[in-house]
Amino acid sequence: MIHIWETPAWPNFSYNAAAIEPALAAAMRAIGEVAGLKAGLGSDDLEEFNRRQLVQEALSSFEIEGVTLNAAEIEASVIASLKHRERAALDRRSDAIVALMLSARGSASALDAKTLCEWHRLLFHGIEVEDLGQWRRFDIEIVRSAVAGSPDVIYKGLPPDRVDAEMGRFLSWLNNEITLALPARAAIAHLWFESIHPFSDGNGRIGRAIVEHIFATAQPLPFSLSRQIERDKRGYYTALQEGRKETQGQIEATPFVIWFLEALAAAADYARQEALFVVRRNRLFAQKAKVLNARQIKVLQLLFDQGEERVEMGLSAKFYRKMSKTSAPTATRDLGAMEKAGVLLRSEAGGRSTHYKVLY
Ligand SMILES: Nc1ncnc2c1ncn2[C@@H]1O[C@H](COP(=O)(O)OP(=O)(O)OP(=O)(O)O)[C@@H](O)[C@H]1O
Repeated sequence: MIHIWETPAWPNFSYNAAAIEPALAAAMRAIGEVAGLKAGLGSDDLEEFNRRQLVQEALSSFEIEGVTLNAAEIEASVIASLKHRERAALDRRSDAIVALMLSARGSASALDAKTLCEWHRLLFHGIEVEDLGQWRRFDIEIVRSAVAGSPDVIYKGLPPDRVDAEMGRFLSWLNNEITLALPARAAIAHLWFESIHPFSDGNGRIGRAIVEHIFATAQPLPFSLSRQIERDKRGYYTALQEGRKETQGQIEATPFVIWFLEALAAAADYARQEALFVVRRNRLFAQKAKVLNARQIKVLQLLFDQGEERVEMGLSAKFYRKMSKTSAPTATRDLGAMEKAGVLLRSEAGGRSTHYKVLY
């Protein structure tokens, strides 16, 4: 198999501008809409929204690689880091991961090899990995597990003795390229970086942090792209592979760029829905706080903490009893009062299965 870096097309990544135009316009529109919605949030809502997106990005970027992080630990580290930005001590791995994310999102300066190697060190804080904090010194292959027999090698990263020079070329392009629209530049950068695969491990996660960095040079992405990638992992891997066809001395990256732009738009749509959820939830609490007792507020908070999908499922008398740790008659009274206050709507089914929809 001839790899793209063995051809004269390397590293001339290009795409068909007309073909990507609709996806580019849609992505930019969707990103703008989330940014606009964010601008209208109050400071508490904004803080919560930002925190949620950061936590989600960390969890999802690891989840793509099949690693489940402890959500509560990540959230605690995000809160601590946002409060004490200058904090140097990294007590837990989650602190190091959040430090990496904040570095990627925060620094608007040019990206260099030293920073990338520092990100690698942060990513594997407290974990043994080959060539920690430096380019890998061995060959690396990307394999797809075959259904039977030995795994298929689908791609081989650049030979180790070329990595330093090629990373230099990549970073120089990244820091000097100003003609491409930001989302298109981020797409090409991600594909290029993954094609070099400079580290022993963590190339996917650092490659996604580079995307965050590129947007942060203008405005940090107001949502988690990794969550969207996680939803379409197969599409992501296929697009990476498809976006490297050699044509007339160029690397034809259009399929990857389009996939990436569509992922951005989908991620933005999802985030917009989340921001609206936060707004609607807070409006409910603000409007009804006076007519609800402490038990009712607590149960609603527990329900809303589980996210929009869960809230849409509504609640049952049984759930209310369990969450409020109260007797059946008190629960019935509380639920009746919430119905009267226009917070809940009782469903058709009665008796033991009585179910309520939350009105917000
Ligand atoms: N065909 C491909 N060509 C180039 N890069 C690819 C291809 N398929 C997948 N990738 C990238 O390689 C990453 C996996 O590389 P690596 O293992 O170094 O990163 P990682 O973040 O540690 O992920 P993992 O934990 O899955 O190993 C994927 O997340 C993806 O970004």
